[in-house]
Amino acid sequence: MFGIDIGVDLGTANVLVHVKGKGIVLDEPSVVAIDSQTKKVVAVGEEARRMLGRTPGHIVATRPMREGVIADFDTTEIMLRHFIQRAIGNNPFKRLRVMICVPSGITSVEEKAVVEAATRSGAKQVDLITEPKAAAIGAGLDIYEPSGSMVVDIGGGTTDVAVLSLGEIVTSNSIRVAGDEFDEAIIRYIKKEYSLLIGERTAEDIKIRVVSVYPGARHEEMDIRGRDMISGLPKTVTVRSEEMREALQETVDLIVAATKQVLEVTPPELAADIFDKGIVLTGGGALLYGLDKLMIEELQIPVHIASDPMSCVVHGTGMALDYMAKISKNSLFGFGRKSATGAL
Ligand SMILES: Nc1ncnc2c1ncn2[C@@H]1O[C@H](COP(=O)(O)OP(=O)(O)OP(=O)(O)O)[C@@H](O)[C@H]1O
Repeated sequence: MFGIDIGVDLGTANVLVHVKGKGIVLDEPSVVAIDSQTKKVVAVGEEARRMLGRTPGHIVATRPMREGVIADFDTTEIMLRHFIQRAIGNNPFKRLRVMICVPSGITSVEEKAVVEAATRSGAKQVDLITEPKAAAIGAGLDIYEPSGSMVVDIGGGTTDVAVLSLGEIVTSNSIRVAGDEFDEAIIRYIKKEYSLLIGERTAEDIKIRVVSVYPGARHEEMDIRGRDMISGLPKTVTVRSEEMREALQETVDLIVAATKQVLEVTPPELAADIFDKGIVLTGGGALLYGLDKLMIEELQIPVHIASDPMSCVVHGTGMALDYMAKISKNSLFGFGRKSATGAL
């Protein structure tokens, strides 16, 4: 009653905030627009995303986190503070506890910056949780039992693969190949095949509406506009599902290979559990059409897409906070807290 508990998924593509008792109250792209002359923030989130690639010279719309790391430290801090404050509103008398899931590649200096940003937003206690653990909890896997659970979280910047048992990560792998890299692969393909330059947003549209990574699974087509590299003028071409599979093949193969690598070093008992339960896909990249089917075929293991895969991490942070409230700080079932301002 006297506190607010919030979970934050600080993702490279999207930031989601879960407030205890209310659910997800904020879901916005990780984009900030700044006026380079006045250094003032012009827009944050969806409003800033609409400005990407369309700003006048002095306004710069950027994604401060890329490839699973914080590329622009100060802007990430501004963004995090803005979102936390928007999510909790004006509640100066309530004790704020925050659990933040950070991109897997961030350094300890960056972790400290994230904790500081949350503290400056009024948090009295800040805990960090690793991405695969939050994703697994949020996907409904009981990671605390003595049995292997496997999650593949495909976000914007990174794919995190992990096998968990008794609340801890047993084997894992993280690669900087995920949704952004799919978009890049589409841009490269369209450039090579059609001599057409397209932007990131068009590439993402193609990925969501046309792409299939499993042969023969989808038959969509889409007219796309861009700039002809030869004439320099606007041009329209039509792209189809089957050719887009070709465009993404190499990138998808890297994700399958990273998953295989983790399975290969997983202890046999846990591997047997995973064979029974299947692998769970989370993150926006889990929605890539046909990916589950492709992984089943390549790995010969059942693969399930979590329900609402883009919200698993933020739900996991909220649930981790609930668990933490229930257990003592020295419990066996710790959350792998990476750092905190509160007493550990
Ligand atoms: N239907 C879809 N098909 C394919 N990709 C999708 C779909 N919907 C969303 N995505 C992609 O999912 C990615 C974002 O996923 P998510 O929000 O889980 O990432 P994130 O948590 O911000 O990133 P990270 O985990 O790397 O920090 C984007 O690249 C987006 O284009």
